Amino acid sequence: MAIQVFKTTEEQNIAAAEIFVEAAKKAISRSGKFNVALTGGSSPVKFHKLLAESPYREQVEWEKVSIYWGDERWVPLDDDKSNAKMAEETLLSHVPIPADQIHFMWAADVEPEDYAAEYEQLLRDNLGPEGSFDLIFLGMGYDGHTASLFPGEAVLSEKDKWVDAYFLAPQDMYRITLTAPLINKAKKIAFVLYGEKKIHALKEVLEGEHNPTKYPSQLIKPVNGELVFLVDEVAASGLANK
Ligand SMILES: O=C1O[C@H](COP(=O)(O)O)[C@@H](O)[C@H](O)[C@H]1O
Repeated sequence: MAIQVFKTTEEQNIAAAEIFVEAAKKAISRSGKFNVALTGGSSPVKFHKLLAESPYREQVEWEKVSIYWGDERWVPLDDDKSNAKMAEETLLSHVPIPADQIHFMWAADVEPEDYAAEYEQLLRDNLGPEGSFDLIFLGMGYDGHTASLFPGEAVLSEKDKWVDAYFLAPQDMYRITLTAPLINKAKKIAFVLYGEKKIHALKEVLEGEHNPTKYPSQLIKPVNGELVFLVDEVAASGLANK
């Protein structure tokens, strides 16, 4: 596990964009395609925008990129809470990824639990039995959640499913999420988080006692892949080791 601490969020976003570009080049030269799962929330907004601009945009063979999500709020794609809407506005509408390679984690007129099973089948078909994404970006909430793995929820104990959906009562909405066992099969996982609100969660996740029921980000431990935390100095300010 590596922690990279940046003086500014600008430097942090450049590093995130570079990770995307390097992982895409590596995966495409190895297999002819790049399977990446995006994160939602506010943390990816700026590096998405960077990726859509020079000098990053022209370094990616976008027609070989397949987009998935680490998690989604179960709301229509035009809802302001949708992680997909944010990705569409900040990145996807600006780069030439074929539409059938953008796998939204939402569909109309389907129950979220049924769609989770469909999404898992799609991943099994596209990633193969090993289920190894080339790259997964993750954020971290102030409560230590990542993807839609929220404190105290049954999804944290999931061992078999790759994708799960459940009603998140405190937010009064369904969530759909990759599970920790699937995330941990990725070749590379990059957390991106910044700001004062993340100081406590980051410290507990990295240096607190092991209690993933309280701090679900502690479940993220790649089996064979790399794990990197890209954080700004403010979020990292509570860490004893950095
Ligand atoms: O609800 C969510 O929150 C987390 C963290 O978001 P941030 O705004 O604090 O960066 C995010 O990683 C997740 O995808 C999203 O659904």
